[in-house]
Amino acid sequence: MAMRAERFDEEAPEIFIPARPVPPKEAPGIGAAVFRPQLLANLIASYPEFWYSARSCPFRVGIARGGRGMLVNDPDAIRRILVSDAEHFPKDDNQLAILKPLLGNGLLTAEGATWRRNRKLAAPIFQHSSVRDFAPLFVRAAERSARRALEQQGFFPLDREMTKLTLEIIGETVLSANLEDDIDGISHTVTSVLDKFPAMFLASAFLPGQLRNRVIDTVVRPGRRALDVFARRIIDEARKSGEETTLLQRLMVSQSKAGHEMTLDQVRDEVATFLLAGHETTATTMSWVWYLLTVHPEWQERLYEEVWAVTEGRRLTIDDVPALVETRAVIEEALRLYPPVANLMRRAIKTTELTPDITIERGQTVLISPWLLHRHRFFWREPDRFDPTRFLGEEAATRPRHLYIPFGGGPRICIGASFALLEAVLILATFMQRARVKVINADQVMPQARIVLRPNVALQAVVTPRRPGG
Ligand code: HEM
Repeated sequence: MAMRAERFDEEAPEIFIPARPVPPKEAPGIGAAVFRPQLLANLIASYPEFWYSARSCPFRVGIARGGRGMLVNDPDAIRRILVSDAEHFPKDDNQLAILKPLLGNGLLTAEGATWRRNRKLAAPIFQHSSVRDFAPLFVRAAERSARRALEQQGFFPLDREMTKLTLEIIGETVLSANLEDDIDGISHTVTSVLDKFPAMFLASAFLPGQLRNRVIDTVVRPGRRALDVFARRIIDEARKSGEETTLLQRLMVSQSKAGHEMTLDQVRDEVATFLLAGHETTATTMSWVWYLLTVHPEWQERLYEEVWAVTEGRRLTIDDVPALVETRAVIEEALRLYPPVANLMRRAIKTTELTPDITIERGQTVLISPWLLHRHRFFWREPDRFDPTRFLGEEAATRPRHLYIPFGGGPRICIGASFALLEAVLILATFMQRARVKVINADQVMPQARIVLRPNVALQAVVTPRRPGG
């Protein structure tokens, strides 16, 4: 298959390099952001070549609020920012200004005492031992999804099927809701909000605080209203059921037991947060997995053999997961090459020397980009190549912890990381047991960063059944 991305590796043209934008030689200046706003439509495409080998680099972030930023691209410095000195690096106002109008004070965007209380309440449901209990539900949902995919005649939008699947799962496990009838509405809302990201980014970089908030609010309002409707319906369903099994029910009940009964608005914010953060990222991860397994079909065969050797065709269970090492490695490699959260932003509230070479001044915006870090020229061998074996054995064991951060790190690390990894492993293994997957428009795919790093086109795929043993 002729791939657009192949051109990028001029020294070894026989090696296939999965899609990535060709980086510009220089960072686009402020003028470029104003006069060529299309650059903002895909932030990662504006990152200059030398950022892929830099450990840090100052840059301008618009003109509002000082406009001074620092890219930090070094695992030790990142550990300080996210983990040991996290209290000096809260989330960046500009990023919050984009997310808050949609998610309010949910776990992703809350700060201070509200965040601490809600994180503590939600943590038990997402710890590794609790997430194991969801495995049978993940498997059954994945089996239904594989069945739907196999029933399709010809090609069909596989990314839409992944959205449906991950929404079904988040509905059943976390929100006590059957979201089957809302898939199109939620999907449309998410896409329309993500498409407005360039406008929101421009406003956040160039407008003073109040005006910025007003503009972003206007841009996001239709999405927020749509999300409100879904959230209120979900809350009504959870209240009616009267059980205490899902996150939403536990949040409502434990809050009221602790004497802090949540207002409807607070519950709505948590529902909106888990609805969005809990499905879009995993659905996107699976889309990248299908893209990578299309351009590397040899890995599909390896995974089939692994799953078959472990299960011999029977239904997957949680006890199979430790043996699915290559399946997990493929997911980890997809999250390295295409981290759905490609940029993390923080703000320094104190001048801090992170390493002898990297000092962040008070007031500076800090950009940590998993996209850049995961492709760093000095820290990874053949950084742009798809090679899941880098997540196996010695190579994985000796890697600095904060060189690979698809889920962030420190106190604000993704609460759903174990959930998402288990979900993705069981979805992939279930599909591999039954089917071959081929994305037929893989040669048109490019990563596009709009809050979430998605393929720029809908993935059209053909899914064909496997016969037992082949
Ligand atoms: C592959 C899938 C996923 C990826 C790559 C991902 C990535 C991330 C990242 C990078 C952060 C940290 C953001 C920051 O520090 O600024 C985060 C936070 C968060 N994620 Fe995920 N996530 C995924 C799946 C999930 C799932 C399945 C859920 C829920 C079921 C979830 C819920 C959240 C929440 C609530 C936060 C905020 C946590 C806090 O600040 O305390 N995520 N996620």
